[in-house]
Amino acid sequence: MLNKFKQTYVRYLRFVQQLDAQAIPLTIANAVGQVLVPYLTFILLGWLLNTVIAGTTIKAIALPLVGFLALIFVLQVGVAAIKDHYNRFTIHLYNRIDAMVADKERKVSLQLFNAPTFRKAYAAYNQGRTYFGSFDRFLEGNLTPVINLALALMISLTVIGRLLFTSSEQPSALARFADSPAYPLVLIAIIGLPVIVSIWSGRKGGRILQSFFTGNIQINREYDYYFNHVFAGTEMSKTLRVYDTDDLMAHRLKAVNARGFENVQRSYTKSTAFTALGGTAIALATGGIYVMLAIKSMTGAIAVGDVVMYAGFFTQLISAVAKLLSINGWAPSLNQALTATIDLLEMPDPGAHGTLPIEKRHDNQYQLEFHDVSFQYPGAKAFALQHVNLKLAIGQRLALVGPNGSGKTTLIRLLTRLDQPTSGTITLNGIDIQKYNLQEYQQIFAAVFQDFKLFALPVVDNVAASAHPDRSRVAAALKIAGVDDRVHRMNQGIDTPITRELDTHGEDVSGGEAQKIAIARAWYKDAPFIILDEPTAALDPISEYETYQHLDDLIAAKTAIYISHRMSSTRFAARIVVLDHGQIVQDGTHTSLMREAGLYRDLFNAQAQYYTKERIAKERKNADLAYQ
Ligand SMILES: Nc1ncnc2c1ncn2[C@@H]1O[C@H](COP(=O)(O)OP(=O)(O)OP(=O)(O)O)[C@@H](O)[C@H]1O
Repeated sequence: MLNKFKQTYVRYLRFVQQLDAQAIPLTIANAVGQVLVPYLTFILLGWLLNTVIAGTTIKAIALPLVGFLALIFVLQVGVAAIKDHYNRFTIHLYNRIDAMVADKERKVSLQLFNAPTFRKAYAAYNQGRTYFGSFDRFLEGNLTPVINLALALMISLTVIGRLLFTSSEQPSALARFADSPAYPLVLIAIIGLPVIVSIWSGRKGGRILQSFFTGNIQINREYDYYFNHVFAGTEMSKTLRVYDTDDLMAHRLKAVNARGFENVQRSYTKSTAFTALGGTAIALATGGIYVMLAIKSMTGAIAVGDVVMYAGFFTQLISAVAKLLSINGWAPSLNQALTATIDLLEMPDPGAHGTLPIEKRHDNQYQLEFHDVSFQYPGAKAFALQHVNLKLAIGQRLALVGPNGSGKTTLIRLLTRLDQPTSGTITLNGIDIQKYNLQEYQQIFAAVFQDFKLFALPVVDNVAASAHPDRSRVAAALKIAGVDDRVHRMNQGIDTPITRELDTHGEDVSGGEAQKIAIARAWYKDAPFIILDEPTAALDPISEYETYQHLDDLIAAKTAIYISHRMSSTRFAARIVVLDHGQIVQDGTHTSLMREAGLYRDLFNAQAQYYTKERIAKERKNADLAYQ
């Protein structure tokens, strides 16, 4: 157990020191500062009292007193400056770790992002930072007490050692006790009392707090979902109102509330009792020490001023011990969060092994090919894609069609490395795409996903997706996507925030307008591959028509893949690949596929029949009859 503790402690120290070379030296300086001034003050008080009792004149002690006070003042200023620097440093450290976690969350492959171990580590980290802080708390609440105790032991024991060599000047029973070996034994017992109680209560309290902490990870996760996502978030706001979800949500929330309350009650009440016990033991020990020092003083072994000084040293020592031991209470829970933080940051990413850079090519000669690719979602029974072989011709427009669930989106997910094939490989210019650096690889795609999202940020940032937007390119992108008119009508033009989530001047846009802004974002990125998954699903027929008319501007010389259920749009594609049950069942041009019997012709005709003259006439007649 000690070994494990040591390993964990060393791991934290190493992590924090690697993060910032100031971390440990600064913590030591701050901890020394905390200890130094109180000790000096006790020495000063003891000396002052002794000199006054001895009848020394004020004049005689004035100079050393001023010197002493000046020293304490200078030290105090120095200590305060270090403390100030240290406080800033710990806030900086806390923010830095937050930024690192955010960076990791943003950059890991989607496989790792969704992996239960990763999500669980994030939940533990997040709860830890909310309850305790992060490595700032480790330095302040864990390492500092260790340093404080080491210093207190060194200083106090040296001075207290002197006390044991003093001898009484009286022949009384009390004096005999004060000079006997029993005296130090009683002293040790008095100091030992709060130590033992603190060890015991700290361990008990720690177990309680840890069970609270562990139990709360899932509870907090659910709370966060219901409060921030379902109730306060904008995504569910309409669904919540249109469906009578009161019953369902009230029930769920009540259940989480009850579990949270039970967890708090079980843990806090008990741990408070243990904390109180530790406090009582310290108070008793302090009283005992005063009695013991009074005995020494009454028997003439030490002066009255020494009582003050020794008492100060003893209480400093006891409180340093108690403080260190009291961290037993919450250290296991903090450790759980710290371990989760390092685990999270160091978690290997199975989806991002590759290191090869992507060759920058102005001619866009990037050849992508699927070689016998199959894919099964984790935990799913069936394969979502089976034995797919597909070569994407450079600069070609490819349409993917097929019924719902046939594997179109899955194919795009594998292509963009959001998922990894279960078997088979995808190559880019002959090299397995997994071998490329993930971030660089994903940069060759611009995509409008079916479930695209806009940020609650100004239009300009949404389109550029960059901190340094090229405003004229943003304007051009909005024009190509056919949403420039709407943006001009906004209260701050391209600087208008989308939604009012972060800014009261924000404006909501319609589903179709949002989709057009997402299309503008894809154009702005100017990547060699453009992927449009149902790019016109939310567009009205005229906008859809216009978007396809503008496809040449949008796609230019890029390789384009688009998925559409509107079969009429497939005529804009040079090649059509038909998927069914995860397999490619047809591959050709619109004309060639319409000539052969098969799924494509069925899908096309099924949609087209709604638009035949006879069908429209029949529907109209039925409607007229129903109206009469
Ligand atoms: N995360 C997942 N876990 C398990 N199965 C999944 C997951 N995502 C998708 N599937 C399943 O994989 C199959 C292929 O889904 P995919 O989204 O690729 O279909 P699609 O052709 O794009 O459908 P649609 O036209 O409805 O968008 C479907 O049966 C779907 O239910």
